[in-house]
Amino acid sequence: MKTQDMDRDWLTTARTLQKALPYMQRYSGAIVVVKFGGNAMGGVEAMADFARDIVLMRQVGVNPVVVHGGGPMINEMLGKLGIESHFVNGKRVTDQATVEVVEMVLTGLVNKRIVQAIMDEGGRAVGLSGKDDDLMVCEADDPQLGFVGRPIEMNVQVLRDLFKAGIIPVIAPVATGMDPNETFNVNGDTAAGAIAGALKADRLLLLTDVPGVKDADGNVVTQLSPEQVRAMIDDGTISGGMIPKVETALQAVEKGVRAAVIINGKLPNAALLELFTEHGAGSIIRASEPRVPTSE
Ligand SMILES: Nc1ncnc2c1ncn2[C@@H]1O[C@H](COP(=O)(O)OP(=O)(O)O)[C@@H](O)[C@H]1O
Ligand SMILES: CC(=O)N[C@@H](CCC(=O)OP(=O)(O)O)C(=O)O
Repeated sequence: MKTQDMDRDWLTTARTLQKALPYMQRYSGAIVVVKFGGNAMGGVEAMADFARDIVLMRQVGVNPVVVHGGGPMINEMLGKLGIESHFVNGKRVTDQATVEVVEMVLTGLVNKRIVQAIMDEGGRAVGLSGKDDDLMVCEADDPQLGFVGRPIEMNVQVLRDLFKAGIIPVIAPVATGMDPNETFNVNGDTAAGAIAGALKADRLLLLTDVPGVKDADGNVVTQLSPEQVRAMIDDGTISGGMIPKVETALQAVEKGVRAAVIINGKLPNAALLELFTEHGAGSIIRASEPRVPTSE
């Protein structure tokens, strides 16, 4: 590279940092809940990239909370064990044998992989599930789904304690019930929404493997009202795993989360693009807030 080109490169970096200033100021002290879906996780490099974004958020004063999924990893383990499983409206029908595998895979393998990736990037992370400190207490969502939980009580003080210590919480969507020894499998999106709602988070970012919510022609809809979302579920434009995602986004906004955004976690730096640039990304569902902070 010529010296002149190199200078131009560094100048661009400096300019980019400067442009991010109003966004960094806006999100300083903010709580941002990031749902990291199993389909968005990809390989080692994608995981490291995600972890770097989360550490950077923390570095500039944001309080990130990671809530993860791991559906594909659960499928793989169930396959190895010869346990069949199927989904109803994006939620896994969960019997006793399945819930044990879900807990092992999510709170063990997946949770620790994310914690390790954040530590490797120089952050501090602690992994927990909905069972820890009774963070998320559930009841059965629907009898036909078995041990699938619907959060009914949230105790988020432990998360605030971790924020104070500069520690990033990484949460597996497995929860306790009202009865002793009860374990529930919670859809990752549902768990992220419940946690964001209880914390009254500034943003809920739902990272998945598509660039946003698509209309019937396959185009991403950048802004969605609750009415539009409901109509798209009713006419089948939104289906499968996208249903719990948009329902979560709606409920979170109703509970006081300022905005929920569905973005492509496979896109490098997706979360940074959404939080710290004018560009934004994906589909945003919100109460009543303009997207660009400089126009506020
Ligand atoms: N209208 C829609 N727009 C975008 N994706 C949709 C839509 N309807 C259904 N989907 C499906 O939802 C999937 C995302 O949900 P899911 O597989 O559960 O993701 P994750 O594992 O990230 O939580 C997409 O890959 C897509 O196949
Ligand atoms: C009840 C239910 O469906 N739980 C999910 C939990 C994991 C999850 O949500 O993973 P993704 O975000 O990768 O889809 C499951 O068993 O697959």
